[in-house]
Amino acid sequence: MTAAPFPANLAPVKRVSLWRRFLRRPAGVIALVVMILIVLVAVLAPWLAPYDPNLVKLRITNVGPGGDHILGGDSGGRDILSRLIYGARTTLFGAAITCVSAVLIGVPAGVCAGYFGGVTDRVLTWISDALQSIPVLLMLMIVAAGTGQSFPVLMVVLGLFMAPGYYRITRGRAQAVRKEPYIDAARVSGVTNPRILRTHMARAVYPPIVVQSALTAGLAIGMQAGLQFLGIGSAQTPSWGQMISNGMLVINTHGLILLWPSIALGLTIASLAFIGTTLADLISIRVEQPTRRMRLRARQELAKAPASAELPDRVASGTHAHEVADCALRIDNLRVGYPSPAGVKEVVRGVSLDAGPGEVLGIVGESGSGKTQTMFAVLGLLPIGGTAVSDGIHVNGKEVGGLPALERAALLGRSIGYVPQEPMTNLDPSYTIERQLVEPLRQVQGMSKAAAKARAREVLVRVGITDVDRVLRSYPHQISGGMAQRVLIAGAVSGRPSLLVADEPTTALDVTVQAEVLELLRELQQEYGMALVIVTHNFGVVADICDRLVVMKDGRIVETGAVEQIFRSPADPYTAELISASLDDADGRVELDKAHVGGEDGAR
Ligand SMILES: Nc1ncnc2c1ncn2[C@@H]1O[C@H](COP(=O)(O)OP(=O)(O)OP(=O)(O)O)[C@@H](O)[C@H]1O
Repeated sequence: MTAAPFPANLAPVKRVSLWRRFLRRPAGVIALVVMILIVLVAVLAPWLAPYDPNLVKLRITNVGPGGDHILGGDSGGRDILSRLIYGARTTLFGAAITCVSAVLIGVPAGVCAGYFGGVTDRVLTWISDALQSIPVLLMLMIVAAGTGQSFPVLMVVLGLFMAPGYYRITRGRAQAVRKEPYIDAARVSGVTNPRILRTHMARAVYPPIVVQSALTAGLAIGMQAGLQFLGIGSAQTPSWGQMISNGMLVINTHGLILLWPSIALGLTIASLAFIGTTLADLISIRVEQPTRRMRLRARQELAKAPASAELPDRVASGTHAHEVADCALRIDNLRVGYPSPAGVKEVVRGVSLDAGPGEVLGIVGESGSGKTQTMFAVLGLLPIGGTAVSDGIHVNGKEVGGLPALERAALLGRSIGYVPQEPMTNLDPSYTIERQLVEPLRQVQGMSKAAAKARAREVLVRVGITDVDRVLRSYPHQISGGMAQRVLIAGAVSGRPSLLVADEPTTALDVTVQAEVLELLRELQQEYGMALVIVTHNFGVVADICDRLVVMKDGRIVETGAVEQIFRSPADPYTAELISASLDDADGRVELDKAHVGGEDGAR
């Protein structure tokens, strides 16, 4: 098959940088501006402070704001504003020491534990848990007594106690990334462990570290203020905690002395918390979620009337073979788009098709041609942000495109059955097969437990499962991929739908099982008299079971017709290209089918 050309109307999705997304969050931006101001104040303290912070003038003792001393004087006769400004230095310096120490201790430990696992993980996790169980404040007071109240040493020790926070998140990330195929690929290609740790792992853990640092800095500042409040630290170094402690002594007579450092402390901690939570929010949502306004605009954009000859892209593609009343499924001029900051990305562009009762319609096209999106629009299962507009979607002659979401969802399992592409990922690993077949029958069909169980058994036998009791008791990981697909087919037909949609139902299966599953689908379709719409990129599948065919490219239909006719004389060069690309595969599969005599384990 030729490589998929990038559709003309599908502009590459712009990756909006974290910084730009951050700037769209007002709370985060305000917090950042406040934080930048505080940092500037700390850096420029010698130039900004009107007085030496330790200069004592007895005449300004407990004096209120005004005159030369904008915020007045404290109970020691020192200028409050100057001490507040220098206090910012102490505070931020302390927070920086704590964060750097915590990162240097927690991150390498977390990455090694997550990546190497085993004994390394057990020992490091034990140390991390032990650190968390020690009362930090008490420990810091002991360290203060032993080190002559050295402020930097205290902040490094505080960093040690903050390290488990970094350890936990980096360990979790490293454990997840270790399982990624690209890490195996790096190992196989001879990349050494230290290099994997420095490159792949470091990159994976960096975003949560940024978030954690903002939150840790806030915690460190609070803890630091607590220590200073208790009188730990040099009296000559102005600090907010110390100022709060002094203010507490005169709270009843000169409350303002307590107010200023409390505001500074509260503002700094709150700003860091807002920055941290905004970053956490942005990092956890990797794909930009479209806003309501973007979705509305997308809807309007998609609904713009087609019709102009100068805009051939806007004319509906595809044709109908039946009248609305005679269709199991009929789609008229369907458009699907995804809003993005760069505009609407239109992935289905005016598709019209239909399938009669008892007919097997194949939708074929290369990857990204819009086959799945077309059927997701019919099923009402478009991913978040996906917007569909059409001139009508009819199921059994009834318009369903405009139905409210709940009524639309109620069609699934009743009028419409759906067989997905990946059997294993569509079964919940936490529940037995019995539960996953019986529950929908009880909910959707309103069956009693006994009736639902009986129906589940019946359909499992029908889809070729011989050892029904074992399969019902099994969890998904205990059965093969082919059996899992049979189970999903059983679930899809158990409600006797009139339309069965199968999206690449054989792609994830072993080639020897593919033919059996296709045969089963054909049999079920005939037995239940269902219309079957089968989405595939494989002309071999089409040749095996389809009656009619729709060929899609770049979100549009390029050709529709009976399978034999299209195989004999494809009207579009793209179809001809797809057929010739599929022929080798089809030949290979036919040979395999002939050679394949037995079924898979437990299946017919
Ligand atoms: N959630 C989404 N947001 C934005 N674009 C999407 C989303 N889901 C799918 N698309 C885009 O829609 C286009 C059509 O995708 P679709 O899954 O329908 O292709 P397909 O023909 O079924 O291919 P495949 O056989 O690979 O699944 C692709 O360009 C895809 O990138």
